[in-house]
Amino acid sequence: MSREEDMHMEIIMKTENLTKDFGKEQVLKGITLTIHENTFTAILGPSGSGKSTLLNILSGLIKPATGRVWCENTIISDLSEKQLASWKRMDVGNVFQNYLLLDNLTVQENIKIGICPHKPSLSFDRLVRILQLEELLNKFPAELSGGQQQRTSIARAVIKSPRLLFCDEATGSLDEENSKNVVELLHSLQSAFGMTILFTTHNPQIAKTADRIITMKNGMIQSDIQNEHPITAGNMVWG
Ligand SMILES: Nc1ncnc2c1ncn2[C@@H]1O[C@H](COP(=O)(O)OP(=O)(O)OP(=O)(O)O)[C@@H](O)[C@H]1O
Repeated sequence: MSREEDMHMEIIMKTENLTKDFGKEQVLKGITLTIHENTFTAILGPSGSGKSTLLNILSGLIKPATGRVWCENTIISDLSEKQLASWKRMDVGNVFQNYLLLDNLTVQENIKIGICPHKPSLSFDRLVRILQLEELLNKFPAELSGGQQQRTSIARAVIKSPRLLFCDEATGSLDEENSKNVVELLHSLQSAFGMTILFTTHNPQIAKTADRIITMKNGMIQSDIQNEHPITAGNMVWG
């Protein structure tokens, strides 16, 4: 993305001076940022730097101690529980490290749990084709590899066509091959359907596939760069 294109992109989220404490520990120390629509942002940083806490606040899972979060003109951090639940149902998809699939449902049934009755879904057939799940639809989670389970959880998160997809260490439990595959497929989904993706990771190679790399350290943004030359997932070099 060039700077010129960047200037014309809509801001979908914005935060102002977010802080968060857990007990005596201040985990976020004043995070101010903007997120543009239809971008892939990596949030990189060591364990404990506050990546998940920031993602959880952006996705409405937890509230900041101080500061505000906007999604367009709505102040998410001020919404009631009911309003927040509605925003999340319509606009937010989450992918976690540990998949969180329901063991007694098939792949197909797990994916369809993600459908939101109040808005059009993505094409199920197209989605499972992109995520390479066509042959697995009648299997149960226990019969799947980690990569297959994560691809199912991604399909469940995106079938409702969320505007925002939050991926928290989505490749954290996967080996190199499956990690590359999942990262590649997330980029494919973004191209195919258009959505704004935020992806926390420890892995600098995964971050290099993103349009933008925010690096966190000790609850603060250490650097925030537009990645003018993202690498493809296939070109990531594992250490
Ligand atoms: N619910 C919680 N209760 C208490 N402390 C918490 C809670 N969630 C996070 N923390 C603490 O906040 C700090 C930041 O955690 P966070 O999970 O945001 O970091 P992270 O950068 O995502 O780390 P990791 O890469 O290991 O997931 C850590 O010291 C963690 O122990």
